[in-house]
Amino acid sequence: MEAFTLAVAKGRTANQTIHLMKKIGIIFNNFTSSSRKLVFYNSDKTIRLLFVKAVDVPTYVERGAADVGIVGKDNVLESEADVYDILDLRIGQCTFAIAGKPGENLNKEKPITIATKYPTITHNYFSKKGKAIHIVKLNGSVELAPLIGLADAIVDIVETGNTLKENGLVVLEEVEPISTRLIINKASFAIKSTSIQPFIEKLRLGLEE
Ligand SMILES: Nc1ncnc2c1ncn2[C@@H]1O[C@H](COP(=O)(O)OP(=O)(O)OP(=O)(O)O)[C@@H](O)[C@H]1O
Ligand SMILES: O=P(O)(O)OC[C@H]1O[C@H](OP(=O)(O)OP(=O)(O)O)[C@H](O)[C@@H]1O
Repeated sequence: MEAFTLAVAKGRTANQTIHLMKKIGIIFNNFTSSSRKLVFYNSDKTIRLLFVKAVDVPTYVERGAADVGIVGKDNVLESEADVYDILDLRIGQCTFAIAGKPGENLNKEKPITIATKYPTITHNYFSKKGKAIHIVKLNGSVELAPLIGLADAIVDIVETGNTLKENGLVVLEEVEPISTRLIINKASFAIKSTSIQPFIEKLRLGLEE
């Protein structure tokens, strides 16, 4: 079978991804998410795994440095990468939402300010609604922004809702559901179909079990 390269997002979804691989019979020798190693091979060396920062996975796949990627839909949408989004792996399930102080009005006359780690998704969402906004790009602890007057609201991931709750914020509007996806480089999908298609099918079956 022709070998292919798989980019897997580091971070909170990594262990579940490796667990899913194991479930479908693909074992990466010596893999531990705490290791400093960045390249791993499965037992028969037909899959090379690259362990990369989540936000970079769509870039690896779009540019063909990896044929296949496993990463959150948030990163796929934010990158606007030209890749096939093939399969919902049902890992890392959460929701994109607009959040703010209770009663915050998102429909004011003048443009509101939104703080977010996801400026592209935020821009696209509000421009579809025909609403002008200002965006403040932050890299984390986004929930602080409405508390200290840096922004009127945030666009961020909500999973348990604990972070919002502990900071006195609420969901004002749900944007869309997010989960970990299988993405594929468009050329690889055609050229390496003999190895990539069976991999997709195994994953599909594994998800049904
Ligand atoms: N509660 C959550 N918060 C953030 N991401 C979540 C959550 N639940 C699931 N996810 C998924 O996990 C991915 C984030 O993983 P992680 O937080 O490890 O990465 P990261 O944000 O790139 O890391 P870092 O904070 O080190 O930059 C997201 O892209 C999202 O798809
Ligand atoms: O609804 P919850 O279960 O509380 O999860 C949501 C929180 O988790 C993420 O932050 P993360 O832990 O990645 O930290 P960050 O502030 O550095 O982005 C996300 O940005 C929210 O802040």
